[in-house]
Amino acid sequence: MQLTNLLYKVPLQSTSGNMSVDVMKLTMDSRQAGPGSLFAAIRGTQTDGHQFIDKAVEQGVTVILCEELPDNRANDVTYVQVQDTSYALGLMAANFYEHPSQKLKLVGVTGTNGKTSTATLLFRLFRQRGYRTGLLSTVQNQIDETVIPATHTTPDTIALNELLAQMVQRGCSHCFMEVSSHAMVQHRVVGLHFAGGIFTNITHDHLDFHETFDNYIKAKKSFFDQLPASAFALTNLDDKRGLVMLQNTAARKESYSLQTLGSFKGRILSEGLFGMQMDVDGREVWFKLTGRFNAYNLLAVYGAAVLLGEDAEEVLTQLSSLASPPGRFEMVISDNKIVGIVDYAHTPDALQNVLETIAGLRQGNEQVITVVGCGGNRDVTKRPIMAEIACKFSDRVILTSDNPRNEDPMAILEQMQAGVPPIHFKKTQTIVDRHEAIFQAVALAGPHDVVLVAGKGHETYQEIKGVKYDFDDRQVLREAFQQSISEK
Ligand SMILES: CC(=O)N[C@H]1[C@@H](OP(=O)(O)OP(=O)(O)OC[C@H]2O[C@@H](n3ccc(=O)[nH]c3=O)[C@H](O)[C@@H]2O)O[C@H](CO)[C@@H](O)[C@@H]1O[C@H](C)C(=O)N[C@@H](C)C(=O)N[C@H](CCC(=O)O)C(=O)O
Repeated sequence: MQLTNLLYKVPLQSTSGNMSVDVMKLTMDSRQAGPGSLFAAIRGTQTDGHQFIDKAVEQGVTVILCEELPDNRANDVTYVQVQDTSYALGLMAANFYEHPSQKLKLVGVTGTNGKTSTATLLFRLFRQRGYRTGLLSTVQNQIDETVIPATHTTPDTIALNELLAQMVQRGCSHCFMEVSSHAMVQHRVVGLHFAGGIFTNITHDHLDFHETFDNYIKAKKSFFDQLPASAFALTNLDDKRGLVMLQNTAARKESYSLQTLGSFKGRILSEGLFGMQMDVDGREVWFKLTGRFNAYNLLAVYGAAVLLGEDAEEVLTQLSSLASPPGRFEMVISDNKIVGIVDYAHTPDALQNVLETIAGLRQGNEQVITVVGCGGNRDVTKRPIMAEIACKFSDRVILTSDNPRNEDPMAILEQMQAGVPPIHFKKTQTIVDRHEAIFQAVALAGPHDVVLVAGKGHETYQEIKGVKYDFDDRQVLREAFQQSISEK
């Protein structure tokens, strides 16, 4: 695409060189830059892309997009100076791929918890309704039946537009995507045209990146601030910040609630481990999915589908049979009725939510046995808190490894142990090896007991010192169940 076309609607500070050159590729990584490509110099969290401009020029790059012009400029390279490279790149990526987001109905889901489930359920629902559909999520990206591994919750702006363009090419009419707060700060969705936005909830998370809770809220809110008037903005009224999200949006304001009157209203009538009965806008429906958090997810999905023009009755019937997305309260049941639950809960808040959900769903005196760990090279403050929460809501707890990365796994576990109140010492064990920990949990369980394996969810690896070893909690649970049955 000719550079002048690529720069359509991009606010420029200065340019030098030939503006009619053809750009064949956009990249923000000098290592990927070469003849015909445009290298965007981005100030990152680890380093400054401006440092790699010379390297990109050496590799024959055609255009440099930057905030600060280098002192020595090559004669045969075009330089484009902008105030904010990430922002400009967002607009340019949309131009480069010819605005794929305008050619399908794109719905973004943001919030601390529930993004993956909501986006995935919408994706499954629309596929079931016969639409060719795309999904961009933490677990995986998908274009109809084709799965593309995901590296981020929200891909970078170039990858994102490329994926949307592929969806358009494959005839997709809808795409459901997660929009992370990191994506908002880094302008990954700038230039996209959304048909709708959904807010799930917000709790303290990612403060290592955003520094304050206020910044985190602002990042989420900025998604709704940029929605067009033609879009809907669907918010959870039961979250304290639900209404804040809609304050400055130009989009049509819509809401859902389990507690008060919203555009879409639900009520849980009865719930158990294997399903729940809800009243949704006056219709009684049985859902295979269960738990209060799923009631919110289902209500958001139902609301969004209706706002996209789908028939309410049909949508509820189809939602009724949908199962959990991978690693989100995913059940693995043993032949002798031990209930294994694998959940991605890896923050104190998420762990408490899932344990409270289990407490609310169990019907008798079943034990709850929790296997949990904390990741290495990540937030250390949550380690004792996670252990304390696990103890508070479980009958037995096994502390174990969860992606120790470059840290000593035992040192992480000692920090977790520091949060175990003395009264709970007896019911807590520490087993470094996660495989062994899951086997031990199953050995402690009897029929109808619940074994919660928390933290990794859909992940299929255990990351130790830069190596990702195959590890799937669901698979290990199945093996443990088999062994326990053959031994009994
Ligand atoms: C903190 C963060 O968001 N980091 C993202 C960011 O990297 P960065 O800012 O650290 O980049 P950097 O390493 O400082 O480099 C700056 C620039 O120099 C360039 N560079 C670097 C080296 C070189 O030789 N040549 C070169 O050109 C880099 O390509 C980059 O453009 O930009 C990179 C390129 O897009 C991303 O891959 C990277 O995501 C990392 C892998 C990451 O872990 N991100 C997480 C935190 C993230 O985004 N998470 C959210 C989900 C959060 C949630 O809800 O759970 C997500 O949406 O996935």
